[in-house]
Amino acid sequence: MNAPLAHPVVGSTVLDVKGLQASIGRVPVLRGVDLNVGAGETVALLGRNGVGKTSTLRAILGLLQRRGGSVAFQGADIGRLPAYKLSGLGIGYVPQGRGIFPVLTVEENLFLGLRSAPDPELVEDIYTRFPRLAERRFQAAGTLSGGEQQILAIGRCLMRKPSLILLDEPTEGIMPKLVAEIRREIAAIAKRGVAVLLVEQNVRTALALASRIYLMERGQVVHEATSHDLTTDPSTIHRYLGVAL
Ligand SMILES: Nc1ncnc2c1ncn2[C@@H]1O[C@H](COP(=O)(O)OP(=O)(O)OP(=O)(O)O)[C@@H](O)[C@H]1O
Repeated sequence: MNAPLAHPVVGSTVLDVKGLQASIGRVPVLRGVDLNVGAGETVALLGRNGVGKTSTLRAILGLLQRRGGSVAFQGADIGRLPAYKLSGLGIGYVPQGRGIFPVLTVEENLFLGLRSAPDPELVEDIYTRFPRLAERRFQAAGTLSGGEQQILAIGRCLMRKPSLILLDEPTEGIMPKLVAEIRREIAAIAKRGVAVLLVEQNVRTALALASRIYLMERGQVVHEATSHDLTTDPSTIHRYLGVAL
């Protein structure tokens, strides 16, 4: 497993979000979100339903209209760039619900939207990592299970060699056997130096994968902590999320 998926620059900030505001219609959904992700770091956004986690990812990508604040990627302001340009810069996005086209084959989904011929080494690497995708490469993606579709969506994102991936609830609605596999894959991606901003409902998954956690309430980050601190003092998780660890 040594295909080059990214070129880590240890210690530098990959994503820097300051005071991000956004509305849906007239309703403000983000009221000044501040967060950052370092190169090769996995950071998770946690919060109760409807606090604005998905909206944060969408606003970073420009899929939700920003009303204020700034978004910098590798030190450059991307606030005015249209969403479709971001993939070329090295920002990958795996949306909630995965965005898989069920009537296209697994391989067609994997190669979808690439601007140049797929890198054969990378294709080989992805099929080696995910043998289930290799076995079904010419099968309609709609025949895959939810977990396999999630893995396909992650694979498609990796085809573009991102240095940052925004992952929205990758384990939602996935059977437990595949949750472990998806967790392993996210950890493997991070190990290769790709930065990950993860939105998760599953607190244990978030704590296992991320080194830092941002807790959101009502469209803002209200608390930041290391996973280690949250694990050793679960009262913070209980206070913000209402769940016991
Ligand atoms: N299309 C929409 N129209 C109107 N309001 C919306 C729309 N999408 C989201 N919202 C509202 O925006 C707020 C933030 O939603 P968002 O999906 O970002 O939250 P979330 O933290 O990701 O929640 P969840 O975990 O339920 O996905 C919520 O109050 C939600 O009801």
